[in-house]
Amino acid sequence: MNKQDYLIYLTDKYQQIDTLDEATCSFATTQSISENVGKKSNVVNHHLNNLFKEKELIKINTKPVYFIPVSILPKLIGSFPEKEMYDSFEELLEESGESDVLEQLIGSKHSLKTVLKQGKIALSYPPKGMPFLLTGPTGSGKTYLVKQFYQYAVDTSLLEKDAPFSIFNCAEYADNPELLSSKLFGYKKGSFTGADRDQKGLLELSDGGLLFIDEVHRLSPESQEKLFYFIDEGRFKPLGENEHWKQAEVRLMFATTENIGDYLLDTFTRRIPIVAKVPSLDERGTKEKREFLYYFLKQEAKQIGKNLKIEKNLFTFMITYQFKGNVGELANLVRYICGNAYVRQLDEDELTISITDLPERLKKQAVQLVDLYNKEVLEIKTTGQVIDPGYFSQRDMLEQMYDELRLIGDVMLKGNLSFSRWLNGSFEEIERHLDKFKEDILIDKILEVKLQYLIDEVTQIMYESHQIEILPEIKTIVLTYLELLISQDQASDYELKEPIAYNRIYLEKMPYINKQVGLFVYLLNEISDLSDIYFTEWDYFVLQTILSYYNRLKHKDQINGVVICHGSSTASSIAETANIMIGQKVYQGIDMSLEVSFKEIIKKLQRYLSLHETGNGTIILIDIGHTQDLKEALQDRLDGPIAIIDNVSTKLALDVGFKIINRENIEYIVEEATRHHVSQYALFEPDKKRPPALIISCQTGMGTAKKLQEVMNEHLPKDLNLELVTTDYQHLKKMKNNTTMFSRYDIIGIFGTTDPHVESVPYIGLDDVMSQDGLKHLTRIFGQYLSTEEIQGLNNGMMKTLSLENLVTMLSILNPEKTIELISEMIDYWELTFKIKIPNNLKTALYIHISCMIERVITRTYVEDEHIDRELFIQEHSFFIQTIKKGLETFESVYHVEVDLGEIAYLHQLFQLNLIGFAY
Ligand SMILES: Nc1ncnc2c1ncn2[C@@H]1O[C@H](COP(=O)(O)OP(=O)(O)OP(=O)(O)O)[C@@H](O)[C@H]1O
Repeated sequence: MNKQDYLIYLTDKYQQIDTLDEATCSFATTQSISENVGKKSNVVNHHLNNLFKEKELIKINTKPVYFIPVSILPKLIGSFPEKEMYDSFEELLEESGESDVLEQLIGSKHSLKTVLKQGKIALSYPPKGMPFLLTGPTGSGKTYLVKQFYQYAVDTSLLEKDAPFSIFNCAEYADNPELLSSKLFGYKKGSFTGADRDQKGLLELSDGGLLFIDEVHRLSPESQEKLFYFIDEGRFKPLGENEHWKQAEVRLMFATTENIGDYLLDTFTRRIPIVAKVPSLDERGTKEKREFLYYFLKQEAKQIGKNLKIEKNLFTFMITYQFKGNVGELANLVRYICGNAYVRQLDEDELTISITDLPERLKKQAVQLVDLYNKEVLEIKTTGQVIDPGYFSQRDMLEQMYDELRLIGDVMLKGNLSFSRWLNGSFEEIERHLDKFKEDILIDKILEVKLQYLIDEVTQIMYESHQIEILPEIKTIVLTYLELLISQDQASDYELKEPIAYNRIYLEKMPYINKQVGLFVYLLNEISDLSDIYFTEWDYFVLQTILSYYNRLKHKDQINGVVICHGSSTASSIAETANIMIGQKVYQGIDMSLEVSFKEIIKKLQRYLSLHETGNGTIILIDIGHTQDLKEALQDRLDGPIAIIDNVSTKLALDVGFKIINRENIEYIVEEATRHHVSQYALFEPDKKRPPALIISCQTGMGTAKKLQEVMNEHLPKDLNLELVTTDYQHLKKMKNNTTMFSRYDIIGIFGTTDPHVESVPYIGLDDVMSQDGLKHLTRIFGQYLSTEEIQGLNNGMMKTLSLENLVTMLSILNPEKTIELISEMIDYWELTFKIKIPNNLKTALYIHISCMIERVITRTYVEDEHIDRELFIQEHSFFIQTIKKGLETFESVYHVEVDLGEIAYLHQLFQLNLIGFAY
């Protein structure tokens, strides 16, 4: 490697990250580079220092030193550096004044992403912003966020540099509404006893700035009314003032820990178009909790002026502990333990913080979780450097796994290993490492649940829209792998050359697997709110190996053989002997030891068979009886015929086994076998009945369909044997009953926002359910499944949950009432001008569609409809465009936006599809 190669190497690594700190940049030290490229550290050091002298690199002068290519800095911090060397990453970031304070917040790209986006919209909304309400539990950081929003507004010149910023906490005056009102609006001399001069209120004092009203649910109705008058008109009257109005231009932010509907006047909340939720600390996940811990510990180290060492046990405890008081409580706890450690070790140069420093009530809980063998400590330096030895163990684990996979892969690439042996070997390595990971590493429960849900959703879509079935076994192992990927916090910088070669082989041998994995990754990132999960070639390789392995297992084109015997190893030894003598795996042995119930055996058998293609048939060799039990357990689970032969012996297993690999017909095999043995057989076809299902499909998209599925699920009796399956509307409309759903399920009806017209399948519209005749319509579909009372319950439940307001809330970041009002005005206008009566189904579709559109327009994410010919559309539908635009006028002026032509074309489609003979 020459000097330039090192520069390329580093630049490449920095391309893959988006934050600058010790943990993320651990690849950029001499030591790490030397280990990764396999060159001696003095050689690496020599080249790096030359690059530094030539001003190609800058240094972060901590121990160890970190190197950063100058050319990458504009991408990372928005500008070129002013110096060649910095004492810490913090110093570099401070100097760069990184463009946006909000982006530097912990969780800005994850848990706070939506809140920040909403806050920015609220602040920058012309001409003077929109009122903004934050909800969230105590200590979650609402006040802290508002302070950052203020800073953001100043930094981006939305507010003047010295614009006033005030915080007003209503709870402090909750017992004295008069006083509260006077603080907020001011008072006039003589307006009450003791008012001996005019006094300005906070509104006036905040003119040109930002006023944050905390615990707003404690505001009296009178003050709420005065405030909303101020929001509407920009003016107010101080207490005791009857004549003159005062004016002020103030951006308002509110916060509450309560459910707003319970406390605030409707008229007041309607004036707050944007409501955002700040997540609790638990909802923010382990990764962010860890970042908070680092952050607060660094602050303490700096303040105390001593390096900190913190026991790993204590650190782990704090990550797993549920802080009811959220970030605030976590911050206090860190301060507390550091304070304790400080007092204990006044004379020491550095502080060691241990479980003894916890408050009593936590100490007891913590010691129960302590791993006595873990003596690791984490170090936090006053410079801000963090040394967390265990932190990269997940990454090490991944890299060890890659090492093993590379060893097997090398043999295969040299031509010394067949494809299938390579595949099996690789799979076993992956499985072994993931098992180890599960044992060793603390699993983040919340993340696990989220991921599980996500994988279920993705695999369901894969099944429903693409007929790809992902086995439960695959889901479990993929879940663990994703946990490992996400918890390592940073993409591995492991060499990618080999997996590229391996993936090419997959593409050649099993192209459909490559496609499936591509789709899986795509959907995962589409649906996930975990921010993008970055997949390297290694990850693709691992996922393809997992899928291919199970796929081959499942599609072995032969009859399945199973041996079941009493005794702790009789069955497995017969199976093994037969397999060896036959020369391939024909049988799976299932031992029936005395301690295990037959139920367990059945479960084992079912699990085994679920992994295999059973369409070709299954032969079960058993020692005695159980024919009826087996029949019952398997009958509705398997796809092909099932034969059960009793009196199993090795000889019988061999006779049958050879016939199996000869691909002989199952009936013939069992007849022949019993003729030559003292065995009897039972042969039966499965009577697999298709389960009944209701399709949910919406023209407005899969998102709405999923929501409707949730709502309906909630109100159906829990023991009802009916699946609710969602599918893409366009696909259904085109393919009708040729979709796999119709072969897998007995479809009893379709529920949605628009009828896809599938012959002989009843359709029920969302608007039907919402109409007066809802009960009648539901009976049409559910009549033979539910009792009259149950249908009534379903109808009432859905009406309640699916009020238009809720529907719109599901779809909109804005105040639902306001949105509904706006849309209703638009619809009235269009009905009048087009001289039509818009039917209910189109109305519902319009409400849903337009609230989505408002969101798109406000957040400036336009639909790009390439299918329309803009010129032609303008020519042919000028009246339509004009009328729609006119209807949208109020909306456009309230929000200072312009709805573009793509959206109008979209609306046009909606009108045309739903109104027969619509002429415009
Ligand atoms: N993102 C953050 N980064 C650093 N410190 C934070 C962050 N969020 C919150 N804090 C700290 O946590 C503590 C509690 O935050 P804050 O007072 O903003 O919470 P809150 O939601 O307003 O609580 P409450 O509802 O009880 O008023 C404060 O000390 C704050 O500095």
